[in-house]
Amino acid sequence: MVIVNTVNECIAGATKKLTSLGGQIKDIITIGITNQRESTVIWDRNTGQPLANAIIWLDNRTTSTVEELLEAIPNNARNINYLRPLCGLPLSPYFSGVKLRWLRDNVPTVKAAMDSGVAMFGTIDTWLMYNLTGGKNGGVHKTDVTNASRTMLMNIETLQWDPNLLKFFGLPKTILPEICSSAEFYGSLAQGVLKGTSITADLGDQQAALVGQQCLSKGQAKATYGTGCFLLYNTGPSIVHSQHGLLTTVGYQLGRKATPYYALEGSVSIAGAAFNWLRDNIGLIQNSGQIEAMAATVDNSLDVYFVPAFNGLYAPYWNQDARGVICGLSEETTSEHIVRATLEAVCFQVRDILDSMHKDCKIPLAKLMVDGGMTVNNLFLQLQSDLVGIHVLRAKIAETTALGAAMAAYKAVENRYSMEAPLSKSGPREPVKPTIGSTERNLRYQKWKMAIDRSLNWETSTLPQGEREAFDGA
Ligand SMILES: Nc1ncnc2c1ncn2[C@@H]1O[C@H](COP(=O)(O)OP(=O)(O)O)[C@@H](O)[C@H]1O
Ligand SMILES: O=P(O)(O)OC[C@H](O)CO
Repeated sequence: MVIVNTVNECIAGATKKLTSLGGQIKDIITIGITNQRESTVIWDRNTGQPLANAIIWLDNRTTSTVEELLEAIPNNARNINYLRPLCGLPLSPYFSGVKLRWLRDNVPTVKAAMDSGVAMFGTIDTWLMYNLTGGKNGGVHKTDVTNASRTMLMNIETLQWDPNLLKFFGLPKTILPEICSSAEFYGSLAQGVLKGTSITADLGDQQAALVGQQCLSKGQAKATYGTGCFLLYNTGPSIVHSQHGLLTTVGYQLGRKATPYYALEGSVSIAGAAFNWLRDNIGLIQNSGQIEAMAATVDNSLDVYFVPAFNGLYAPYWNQDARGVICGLSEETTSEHIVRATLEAVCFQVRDILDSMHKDCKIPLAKLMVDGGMTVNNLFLQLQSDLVGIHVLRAKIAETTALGAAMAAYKAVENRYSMEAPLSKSGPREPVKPTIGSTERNLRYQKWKMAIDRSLNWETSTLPQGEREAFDGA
């Protein structure tokens, strides 16, 4: 309900601003939704009220559920990639199917509502759309192919809910929304200042950024650096099953009859969130405006490496038992070195993913389009270019995610609109180019890999038998 209220406040604020700038409400032709993906909501179709708090994508409470699901895999295989051929995803606490199974197993009212057929499930797009279009009084229950591709419940080829996946997770089909394309008529707003305005796009935020960056051809890629970092590589109409730890996901389908485009995705759970941690938990910085200046006061990170694996590591490792480590501290290490190492941590994680993409797609990327909150930081873009050895191009329109949803929404009402047409504020971007050589780059990357080794499986590592007994005895 907090999420719905926030969106209603946002609509009220944005429309007020529009009119104060001389625009008119009737100029709003249509609305596109873009949302944080995987976060899971379950509610009662009779009351329209949630049956539990939403479980957000980063939430790790489902780790034990993954363990139980691994146990259920035939032949004791415990293979996290068991469902990949069907849904393109590894078993991980990250995805909605696992969160739903946790809710069913741990919240009795959810189980009862699932059994009696009154439960409705949605990712955040579905929950918002349901409420905006009337809630229990006729609100629509729909999602799009990009969001559905993050649930582990949709078949990546048929783009329909898959009975085998539902059976594996022990979930009833009655809870699921209708899967639609990313650009079509979903419903109209039931109340408020935009009452009657249609909703004609729905895309997960990372896919919307892919569209907003106009990465609409096979071989184009973008990285969005916010809380996490998500690199999507457009593979065109073909489904590429990664052999190197990436996800296969739907990129977009711009219309009911349009060809679905797929993407390989590298997901990093902690990017900008590492700075929130430095600020809120450690007190090393007071605000994000300081980050660039602090990191620039030192020439390098003085061999400090920070792996911010707070909730395990996502792509390409998929190690839910990894935990954060800071390696290479010495008497000379200062706050500035740690801040710089935090920026570099994001860059190295992107290199991990680009190396996997290269192996899966064979063609190395020549340039990387970037957007998201962290990309205001010029030093960060230089470090990213240096540590990967790639040209980095920052989006001219900062809110690429919202832009992608708006473009898709307009495409649904004006079929002649060309998504590839130059946007008025775009124009050529100045690339940030590498300033260090490959020897230095590769040496630094090897050290990063050593830090990764120290972080992997931390949660499950145990002391050697003799030492454990001595420890227990003490
Ligand atoms: N100058 C900066 N340098 C590095 N990180 C930054 C800077 N400014 C903001 N951030 C990080 O960017 C993130 C916010 O970006 P945003 O795209 O709004 O994220 P989200 O969409 O996930 O909320 C925060 O985690 C913040 O720490
Ligand atoms: O904006 P972020 O970084 O919180 O991204 C959320 C993603 O959709 C999670 O998959």
